[in-house]
Amino acid sequence: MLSHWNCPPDSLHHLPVHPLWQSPLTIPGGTRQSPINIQWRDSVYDPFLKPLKISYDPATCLHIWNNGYSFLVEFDDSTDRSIIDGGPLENQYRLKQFHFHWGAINDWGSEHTVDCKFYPAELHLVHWNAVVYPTFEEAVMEGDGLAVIGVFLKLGARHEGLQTLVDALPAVKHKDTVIEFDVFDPSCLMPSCPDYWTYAGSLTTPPLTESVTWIIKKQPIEVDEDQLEAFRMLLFTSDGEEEKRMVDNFRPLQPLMNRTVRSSFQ
Ligand SMILES: NS(=O)(=O)c1ccc(NC(=S)OCCc2ccsc2)cc1
Ligand SMILES: [Zn+2]
Repeated sequence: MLSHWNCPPDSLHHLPVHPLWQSPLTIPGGTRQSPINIQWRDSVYDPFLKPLKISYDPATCLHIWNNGYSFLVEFDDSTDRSIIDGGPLENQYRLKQFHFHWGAINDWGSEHTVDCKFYPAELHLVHWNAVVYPTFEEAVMEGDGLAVIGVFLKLGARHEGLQTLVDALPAVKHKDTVIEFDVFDPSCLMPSCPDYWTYAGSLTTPPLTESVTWIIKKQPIEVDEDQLEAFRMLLFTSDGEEEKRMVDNFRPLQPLMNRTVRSSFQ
């Protein structure tokens, strides 16, 4: 009997379950929850999928915020200056924020898995459909409201573009701290290979709404051990509270149910 949705138990390394997920935080009647395991051989090549177009204006970057789940880099989404288009999307979507999920050790940390393999961390760039919906809050509630690009992080060479972000993390060590961060181009965090998988899913933290078109890049980016350790020195807790290290902030795998994962590559 396979557990955790088609990944054999030994591949799950007896994963920790962060308190955030200890209660079975499932959506009653959920049919398109995230994250999922991407079984490469079961993904279906779709020749009609377009290349993903990314156009970010570094000046739309606003600040870095520790929200007690992760650290978010937030952007000015009042105009179409930072957008994505093409790929599986019918409209262009505006960049609102990006954040990461990571583990206490390098054996796990990503939310999605590929053939049941975890990466040490995963980047999510969150965009919303401002063509159809007036606000992000409304888009969060709609099936085509959001588009999130997922990029896996693997242990390797130091990532120079990420380092400017890592250098700012000590200033947002505690929950609800924020610092100004006024120029950053998230395009530097994209892998060079254009290949991606895409499927219909959900947010992986509350409100868990089934409003996300996931675009998961096939090629990971490389970061070094010091950069991963910098993520792990952040805290879930506010200044003055008993310190809890911000690690293992990933949701358990969810059932694929009646979904197909499409690939942009053969
Ligand atoms: N990990 S994830 O990419 O699926 C992801 C992305 C965004 C969010 N939630 C956001 S940005 O919420 C902003 C606050 C809000 C507003 C209306 S409902 C929540 C949760 C999870
Ligand atoms: Zn996320």
